[in-house]
Amino acid sequence: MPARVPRRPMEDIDPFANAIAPPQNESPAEQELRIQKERAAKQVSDAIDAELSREQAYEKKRPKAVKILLLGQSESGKSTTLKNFQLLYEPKTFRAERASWRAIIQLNVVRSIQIILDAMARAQNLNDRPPSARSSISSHDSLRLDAELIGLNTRLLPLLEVEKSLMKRLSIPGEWEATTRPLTSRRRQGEIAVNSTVAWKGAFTRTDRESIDTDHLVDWDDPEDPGVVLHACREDMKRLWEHPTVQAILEKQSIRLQEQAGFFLDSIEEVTSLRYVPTDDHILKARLKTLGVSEHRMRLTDPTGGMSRDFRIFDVGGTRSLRSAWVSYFDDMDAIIFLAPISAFDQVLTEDPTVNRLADSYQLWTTIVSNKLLQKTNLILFLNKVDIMHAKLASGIRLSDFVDSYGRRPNDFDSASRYLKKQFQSILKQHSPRIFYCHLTNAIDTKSTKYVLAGIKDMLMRFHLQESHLIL
Ligand SMILES: Nc1nc2c(ncn2[C@@H]2O[C@H](COP(=O)(O)OP(=O)(O)OP(=O)(O)O)[C@@H](O)[C@H]2O)c(=O)[nH]1
Ligand SMILES: [Mg+2]
Repeated sequence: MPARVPRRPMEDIDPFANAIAPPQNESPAEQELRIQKERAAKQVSDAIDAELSREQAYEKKRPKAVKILLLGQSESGKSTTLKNFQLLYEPKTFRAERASWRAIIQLNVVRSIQIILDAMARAQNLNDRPPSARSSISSHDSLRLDAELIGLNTRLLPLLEVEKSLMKRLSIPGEWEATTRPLTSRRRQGEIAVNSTVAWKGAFTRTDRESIDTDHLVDWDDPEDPGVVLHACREDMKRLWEHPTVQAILEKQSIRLQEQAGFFLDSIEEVTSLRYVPTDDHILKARLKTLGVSEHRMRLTDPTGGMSRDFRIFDVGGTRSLRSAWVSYFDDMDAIIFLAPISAFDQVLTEDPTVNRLADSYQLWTTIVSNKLLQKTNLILFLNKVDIMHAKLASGIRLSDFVDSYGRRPNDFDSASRYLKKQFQSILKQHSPRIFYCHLTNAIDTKSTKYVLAGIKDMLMRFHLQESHLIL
């Protein structure tokens, strides 16, 4: 007779069976209770399954998302326009990200101070040259730094550490080495930039609180909070920025800090106050250059019947080296919002100082309107930064000095903006029969931008519904 192989208990074979097996020595009453509970749990599970299949069927029937691509040269205002969309249609998410924007604003402040210190270093280097060498240099920059300025420079050195630690925390790549050599340090002048794949917004967002009450967004007990050092340096930063010699040095070196992206030195008290949390306006003014492409999804409501529609908005980097990536997004877009910063008529591209920024916008617009892949895509032009344009023309900077064809027309905003609008319109006309949709915009002004974006949303929903034959 063959030896009996002893049966292994179930739990030895399948540990999961052990976990769900009924308890040994269960009484009939306990058994009844267990069966009731299992029945109730199955009902819940079946209801969830049914809901999931209903949602899947609904998703299949849902109209396709409306896709918008934001295009334009670097610093034209693409990411700022995206922020406006988020503020309007996803305000909770937008506001929950305040802590991360606070860090970007702190970096923007440090960068402005750095630009000043570098300008001072240049002025100092020129002064240190022997008189024979100095005479060969134009009258440029021969301004003396007094003891106060040299002292300020030394006292502001801790800001370099602040910058390093912020960049590390936000996972922003860089070779920012702190130096202890005041005024002579050669530092990288690059802008802070972030690749859209880096989850930088998570770096400062608190996950331990459900409330999005502004006061809870920042970890005030964080011993490494850069706000503490910035607060300690605030008087020195203010004194540096307001110092007449600094103003003269900046003017001599043609550095117009006020017009640069991410300028906060005129609100230094506010942004360096302890427990500072950025306002919506400050978030819109914050500058973080985009690398790569980021996609943002939001659900918007249709004006005709409260029906909602998904929108997918794509934000790209506008620097020349990044533009080759745009074309892979041309397929299948419902609209392109093209941003041309008209105030940049007297500026050149950072990446190629031989190219005027307005000329670059004309050229880019020409490429877009004549692209075969985009023949069916609606094009909406934003002539952006009208606030800076107003201020520039009012300060006496003449459009005709940079745009020959402007001739002897008046140097006021109405005339200049009408002229530039016509130029863009005629480029479109030459290449395409499409309707010219154009808005004069100030993307850091939430109120006016809100109306422009709401109009665009309504228009695109209408087009989309017509295409789906849902309205006539
Ligand atoms: N004054 C003023 N500033 C603006 C306006 N639009 C954008 N800015 C500022 O200009 C800077 C650059 O704007 P971004 O939106 O980052 O530019 P971008 O087109 O995304 O640039 P890249 O990411 O480099 O391609 C930011 O600091 C904005 O706050 C505007 O209409 N007026
Ligand atoms: Mg951007």
